[in-house]
Amino acid sequence: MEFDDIETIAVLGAGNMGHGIAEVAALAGYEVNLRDIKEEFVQNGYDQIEWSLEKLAEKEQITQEEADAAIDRVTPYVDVEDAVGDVDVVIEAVPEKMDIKKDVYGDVEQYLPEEAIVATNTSSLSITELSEVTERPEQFCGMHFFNPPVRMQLVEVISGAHSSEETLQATEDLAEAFGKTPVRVHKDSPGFIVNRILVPLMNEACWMVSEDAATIEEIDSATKFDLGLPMGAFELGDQVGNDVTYHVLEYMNEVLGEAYEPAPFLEQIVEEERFGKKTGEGFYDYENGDGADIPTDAGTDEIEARLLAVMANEVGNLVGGDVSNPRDIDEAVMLGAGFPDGPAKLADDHGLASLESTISELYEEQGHPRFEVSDALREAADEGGFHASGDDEDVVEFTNIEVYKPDEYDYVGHIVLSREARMNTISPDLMEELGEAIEMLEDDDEVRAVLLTGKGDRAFSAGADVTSMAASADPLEAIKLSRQGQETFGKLESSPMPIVAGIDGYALGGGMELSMCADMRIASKRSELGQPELDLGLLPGWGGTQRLKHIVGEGRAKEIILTAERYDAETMYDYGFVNEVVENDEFEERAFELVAQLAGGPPIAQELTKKAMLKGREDTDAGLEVESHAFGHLINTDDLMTGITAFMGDGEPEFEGK
Ligand SMILES: C/C=C/C(=O)SCCNC(=O)CCNC(=O)[C@H](O)C(C)(C)COP(=O)(O)OP(=O)(O)OC[C@H]1O[C@@H](n2cnc3c(N)ncnc32)[C@H](O)[C@@H]1OP(=O)(O)O
Repeated sequence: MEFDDIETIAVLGAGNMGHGIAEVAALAGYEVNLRDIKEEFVQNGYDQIEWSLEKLAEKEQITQEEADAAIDRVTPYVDVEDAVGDVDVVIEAVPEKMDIKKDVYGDVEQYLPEEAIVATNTSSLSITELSEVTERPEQFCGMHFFNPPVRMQLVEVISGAHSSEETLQATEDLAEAFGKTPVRVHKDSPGFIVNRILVPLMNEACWMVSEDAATIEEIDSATKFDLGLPMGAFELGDQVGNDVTYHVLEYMNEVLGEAYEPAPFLEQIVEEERFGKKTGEGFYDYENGDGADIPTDAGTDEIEARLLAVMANEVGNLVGGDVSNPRDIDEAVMLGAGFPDGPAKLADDHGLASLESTISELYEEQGHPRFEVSDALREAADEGGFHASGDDEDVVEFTNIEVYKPDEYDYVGHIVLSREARMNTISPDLMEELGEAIEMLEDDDEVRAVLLTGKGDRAFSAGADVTSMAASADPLEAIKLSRQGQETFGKLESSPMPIVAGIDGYALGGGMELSMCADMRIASKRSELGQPELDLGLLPGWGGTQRLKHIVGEGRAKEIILTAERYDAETMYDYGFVNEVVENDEFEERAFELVAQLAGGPPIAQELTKKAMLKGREDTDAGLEVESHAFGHLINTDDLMTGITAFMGDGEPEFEGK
């Protein structure tokens, strides 16, 4: 089955994951047969889809017409033959029990067209074993969505021992058509990528408590505020369900060995049926206590290093076991678990050699197999980090942004802020990469104008990543961060090339400040802009207090900053902040059209125009001085001749920047 031939999809199981996947597929334009074993189950799934689509329409993330069209594409079924008799792909999302899944495949295959792909949404079972009960193991693979599928960006596409490349490619293409980011898991291994990082992390947290090496509060404080992860390790455990973590660990222990032995403290919690939020009590008490009330400053360097070392070793195990590579691991964990940076990057930043020493010392002290240093960790530490060697020397690798030179447009560069799961928020690493990308594009003779957008259609950028800010309350660090933003964004402002900010979705706080440094701003109708910093007890610290007034005037700038309100795109157009507002579905085309138009302009005149205007902001005489010198300079350029010749001949000038 090739991707282009896929039209109809059967989703088996109308529970949480099943109806979520069905909704995603229907939104992407596929006909969806939603099947469950009882009328009431399938009806409930259908009702949930309807409810969720209404919510998306209410929040204006989709139009009412799109919601209506999507629900019309979903047909509920109980009868297996009717559900799968004429489909191209089956996505199975029935309960996580080997026997149930095997029975389902038996039922389905007697009616399923020969060329159809079967993808399982299992989060823990062996893809190879599941594939072997079907008669089409090469047309079988894993397609692991995260909960809730409508919101979560990641799909792990897992190769079983028999999966064909054609099947894997079609499944990845399908995930992309769903608007998701597929990450290939090259080998069927328990936990795939994301759970293989998270579950040992939670287990290690429990080991530390078992050994009296640290308390729950200290460990969660280190996880959340020192490492900057979205939740403390125990908080995460309670969220996931401690019984679930325990079962996954048992399975890892069985397949991968003693390194995955569940910690005694975890065992005890599960025995006491303290499964987490769902039972009202886990590591924290949600019914009679305050829940996960995590102190900001109780972490220690030792805890941080030990947790990072265990994660780094797990990255090494995944790389060494040919399951994945550091770049894909980082992307998967950022998208699937909301980490601000992936585990390989976090470990590199901390210093991989020192983490190798940490884990080696733990092995010497305790001799437990989970501290056995993986070969891949050792090698990466010798080379200076997981990301130090680089897969391809000619390609500049960015983790937080993407940089393109689209073939369809001449002289256009495109920078995409790509932390989609976090609303493209700006972390210090993203900032650094952005600075590098601007310099790289400025040095590139094939780029004369740049479009800056955010990945996806929810946000240009929701501002500074407040989780990475919360990790440090040091005033000197904050001053440094503010200066870093002012300077990096200033690079855009003073870039010789025209820069367009393409805003589709939220442009808030630092995101709006970033767009301020572009020369023009184009926004989709659904966009919302604002400076909410004062609501957080902060102020716009990346240039907003100074730059905004030059675009909208001081009165409006004060209104925007002091009220901390969110404004729709039309209002921001009226205020003069946004140059053009376009229909949502025309946004991308129009943004590229605009930047391509600017890229066709005379480079030297553009550079000098920007320079004169910037110089004249505070000192009109100085600006006028630059203007007159620039005028003198331009008189001698080939571009002037090109422009005048084209004007006389009624043609389009082709400027060369000479
Ligand atoms: C010097 C510069 C300073 C600053 O820039 S300060 C920051 C200024 N920005 C803000 O205050 C915006 C904060 N964000 C929001 O108000 C909301 O978000 C939105 C209105 C943008 C979207 O709301 P909704 O559609 O309900 O989505 P969601 O569940 O809130 O966000 C999706 C995920 O994105 C994370 N996220 C959003 N904004 C930030 C942020 N600024 N820093 C860190 N994470 C952020 C969330 O937590 C969540 O993540 P999970 O799915 O893991 O829960």
